Amino acid sequence: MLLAIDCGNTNTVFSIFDGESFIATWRTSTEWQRTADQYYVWLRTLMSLNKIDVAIDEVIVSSTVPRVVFNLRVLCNRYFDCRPYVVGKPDCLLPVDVRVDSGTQVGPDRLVNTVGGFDLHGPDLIVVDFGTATTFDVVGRDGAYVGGVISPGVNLSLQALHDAAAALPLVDVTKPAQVVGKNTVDCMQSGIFWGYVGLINGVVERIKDERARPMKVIGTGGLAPLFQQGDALFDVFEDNLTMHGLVVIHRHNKEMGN
Ligand SMILES: Nc1ncnc2c1ncn2[C@@H]1O[C@H](COP(=O)(O)OP(=O)(O)O)[C@@H](O)[C@H]1O
Ligand SMILES: CC(C)(COP(=O)(O)O)[C@@H](O)C(=O)NCCC(=O)O
Ligand SMILES: [K+]
Repeated sequence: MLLAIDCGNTNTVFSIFDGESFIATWRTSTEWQRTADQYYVWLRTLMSLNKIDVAIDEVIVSSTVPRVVFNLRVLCNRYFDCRPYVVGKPDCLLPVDVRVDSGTQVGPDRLVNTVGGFDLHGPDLIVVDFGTATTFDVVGRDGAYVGGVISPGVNLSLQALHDAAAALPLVDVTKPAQVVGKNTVDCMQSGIFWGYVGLINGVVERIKDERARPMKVIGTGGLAPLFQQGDALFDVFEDNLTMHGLVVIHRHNKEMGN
């Protein structure tokens, strides 16, 4: 059975795929010091709590944090008796072209999102992912990855405001009742919420103008549904896009005999 691992700068998600659907998904914080033994104990515990008794014999990894890959490889070797496919490494094939400046290392999560998006929705897409960073990634007319946009993440912006200004508290992201706030928290929430709505609308419109063709916009990541309340920012929300992309890439490697 396949274990798909999506390691972001903040959180790492593990999902077990039975060939048709994901039968379990668990999330832990990303810490590069975590050892293979620690991952395994954590996974085994969750599997037995959820009465999931399957043998994992294949693993695919996307990691935006290069240092965690070593321990994930040890996990696969020691406990699952396999070599993982690691997206972005030369021995992991991608089903689409990547058209960027030579020497550029596109974040594997960004590539995986576009592969997942293309599989579900076809060409001409903009995928917006609300992770540690807020990323926009573009799928061209033939399904290729053709580039994107990287902006600071929502929580990162809130943290930066708090860190830099003595009188600004750390606040949660919510949709404020009004644009004009009458207290510090409301003012900050408005700035973040409507600021990001503006950012997303503005960047999406400019990408569409630049590419001069209709494009479908896909939102993904935990905060996407919240921002969808601002305006109709996305045509579709995909809860599980990175995991879906990992499954597609795994299937492609198997089909190519890799
Ligand atoms: N449903 C949610 N509600 C509020 N905050 C969220 C939610 N999902 C993720 N976040 C926050 O968004 C940020 C990015 O999360 P995540 O998508 O896990 O990032 P990454 O993939 O970069 O690790 C984190 O600060 C996380 O706490
Ligand atoms: C842009 C990112 C930081 C986003 O990471 P995330 O928010 O998923 O943790 C990551 O994809 C990354 O480190 N990219 C490398 C540079 C690039 O994509 O061009
Ligand atoms: K991510």
